Amino acid sequence: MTDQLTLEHVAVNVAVETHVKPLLQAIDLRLAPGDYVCVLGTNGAGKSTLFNAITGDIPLAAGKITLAGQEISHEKPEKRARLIARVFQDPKMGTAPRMTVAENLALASRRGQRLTLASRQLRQQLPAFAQLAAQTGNGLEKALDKPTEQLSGGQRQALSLLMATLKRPELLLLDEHTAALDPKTSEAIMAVTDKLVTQEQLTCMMITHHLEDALKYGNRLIILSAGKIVADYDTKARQQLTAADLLTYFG
Ligand SMILES: Nc1ncnc2c1ncn2[C@@H]1O[C@H](COP(=O)(O)OP(=O)(O)OP(=O)(O)O)[C@@H](O)[C@H]1O
Repeated sequence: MTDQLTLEHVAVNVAVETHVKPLLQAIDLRLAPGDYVCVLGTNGAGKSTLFNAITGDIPLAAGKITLAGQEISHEKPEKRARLIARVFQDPKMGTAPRMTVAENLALASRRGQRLTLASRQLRQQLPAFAQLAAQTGNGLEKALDKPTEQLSGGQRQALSLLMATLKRPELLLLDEHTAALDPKTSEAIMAVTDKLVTQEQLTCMMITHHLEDALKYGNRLIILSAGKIVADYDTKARQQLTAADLLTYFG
């Protein structure tokens, strides 16, 4: 099977005062289509930098990134955004606050195309959006005409997830997307995430600090430390792991 994502010897450096600090070192990673990978590591291990390298928000010092058969190593972030969707920790990051839920969904449905909002087109999409929003189980379907700034954090994060997946991305990056939510809402958002990713067989990487989630969700677990991948567990190997085993990676 052809890989969906490959990182070959990827390195990222930053200049700090008079020296060069390596943030990622010789990262080699291959994801098959539909791989759903949890990413763990201590604070500062390089998890978000890894995502930034993939999205083009930080330049590579060396190496090559290929996604869905296209080499993207030096493409601009705007161009990569046609292929990659990312959900951040902060629920405010993924949605336009003054636009309604329906308007945000309409824009997401046209990712990569010209961004126009015709009201007739929007009306036609409403029943489909209501059905989609109902999947989240948190009343989002009753808020289609509300500006997103009036939503709860959980509803907003559910909307960010729907927007990220409405137009199938070649890669979905979840950057601690439940970290700002209370435990119950976090659990509910993880359930929606799992449904969307597995139903659509999306290729997905999810950064989390929840060890239980890292053991429960996805089919693979990678661990970063000091800018390197220090462990890569497939489904079978992960089944043997406990939260206590994972804690050893956190010193
Ligand atoms: N643009 C930058 N310039 C300088 N240093 C940076 C830059 N971006 C990240 N770093 C540093 O790189 C290291 C890795 O940061 P990164 O945010 O990738 O870690 P992380 O694993 O996502 O951590 P956390 O779990 O705290 O979010 C940190 O020491 C951070 O301070």
